[in-house]
This record gives sequence, structure tokens and C-alpha cells, in this order.
Amino acid sequence: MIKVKNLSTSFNDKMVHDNISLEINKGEIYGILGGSGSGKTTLLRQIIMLDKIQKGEITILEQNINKLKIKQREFIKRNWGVLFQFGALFSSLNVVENVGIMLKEYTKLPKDLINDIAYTKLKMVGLDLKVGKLYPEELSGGMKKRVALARALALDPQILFLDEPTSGLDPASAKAFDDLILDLREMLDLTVVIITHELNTIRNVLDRFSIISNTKIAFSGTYEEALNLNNDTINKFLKLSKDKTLGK
Ligand SMILES: Nc1ncnc2c1ncn2[C@@H]1O[C@H](COP(=O)(O)OP(=O)(O)OP(=O)(O)O)[C@@H](O)[C@H]1O
Repeated sequence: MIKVKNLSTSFNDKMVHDNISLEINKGEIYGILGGSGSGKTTLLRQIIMLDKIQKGEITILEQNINKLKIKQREFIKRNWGVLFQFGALFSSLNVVENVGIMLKEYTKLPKDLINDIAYTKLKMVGLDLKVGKLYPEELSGGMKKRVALARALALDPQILFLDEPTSGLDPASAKAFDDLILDLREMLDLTVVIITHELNTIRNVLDRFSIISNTKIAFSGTYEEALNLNNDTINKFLKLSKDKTLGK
């Protein structure tokens, strides 16, 4: 579904990615992990065509994005939804209007149909329909994330990109959001790419992940494979020493 091949990125002579490669399969929930400033968000922005690829290739949905013309780019972008880390909702729009904004922009559907679809998406992310008329400032952190997720789902994407979706949520809300991602993948046949630091998400939600460390991919594989490697950098990253359930 997504192939990153020999990607190198630098900003002002500072190398962020040095010849990194990874592959994400259809239907996977794939994690991009790494310390702060390791280049996770930059990689995500390059995959979704918001940032330029400096060197290397990215293929998504069988299209080499280096070679796409502007019109083709706009067309292919409709196949994914994105939830940015600080992806704020529009404060002047109510929840239903926020969810419907992409439909308004990208389709010619009449307003009442857009509203119907927006309400369906709200239901999909586990929100009560009464929430539709509320404004962002009236919502809890967990509800805001769900509304942003409903917005990302508005155009029925094949791929969902989530940048630290549970950061700032309390443990119960974070767990509920993780469960929702698992349910949505099943229901909608989605491929999901998540940037995360959360150990619970890494263990319970991701099928596979890559760890970016010192400009390289330090590891790609499953959580079990990462444990079995018993590599110091990987263990440190996965905070195994703090993980009492593993008896360490
Ligand atoms: N447009 C840009 N111009 C200059 N430097 C940039 C630009 N975009 C990113 N960087 C730098 O690239 C590095 C990687 O940033 P990025 O946001 O991708 O890291 P990250 O792994 O997502 O970090 P975090 O977990 O803190 O969000 C950082 O040092 C950042 O300052």
C-alpha cells in the first residue's frame, strides 16, 4: 500500500532521514516510532504529499508520488484521511459542520446529504448524535479527537494517517480511542498509519512498526520480534525496563 525507498531528508545541513526504507501492507495498522525530532512527522508529511521528497521514492496506492502531476496528486489525496497532532477543529463551526467540511469542499453533494453523512460518521466514531450541534469549545479532549477522526473519515478513505492521536488523553480515553481504531479497521477495511509514543498502543494496536533512530530505521517488525531481538536501543525505546507486566 505504501513503499518508502531510500528516502533521505536534510534541513539546513542537518540530516533527518538517511536512506530509509519501509513498506506498509494493505489492512495493516502500522506505527512510525522514534524519539522527539527523529523525523516521524516529516516522513508522514512526505507520504501525504505535504512536504517535498528531497531524495528517494515514495509509492502509495501503486502511484509513485514523485512522478504525479498536480491534478493527479489532488485526486489521489482523496483516498486518505489525516488526523494531525494539533489538528484543531474550526472553532466557529459546530461539530457536524466540522465533519462535513471536506465533503463541502470536494463534492457537489447537497447540504442535507452532507449533514446526513456527517451524522453517520459521528455515529461511527462512537459519538452521540446530540454532539453534532455543539461547538468545539464545549467538547472534552477525547470528544475533540473523535470529531477530528470523523472528519478524517468523511470521504471514505482507504488509508488513515494519525499523528499521536492519543497524546493528551487520560488513560481510559486513550484506551477507548485505541479500541475504536481497531474496530474501524475491521469495519471499514482500512490501512492505518500511526505516529505514537504510547506503549499501550504499540503493544495492543499496531501490527508492525518502524523505529527511526539517528536518521536510520533502527527496527521494522512486530512487537514480539522487537522483544526477541533484545537490542538495547530498541528496548530503551519500548521502555521495557518500566514495563512491570514483562517482569523487568
Ligand atoms: N520545514 C522544516 N525546516 C527546517 N527544519 C525542519 C522542517 N521540518 C522539520 N524540521 C526539523 O526536522 C527534524 C524532525 O522533525 P519532525 O517534526 O519530523 O520530528 P518528529 O519525530 O515528528 O518529532 P516529535 O515527536 O517531537 O513531533 C526536527 O529537528 C525539525 O526541527
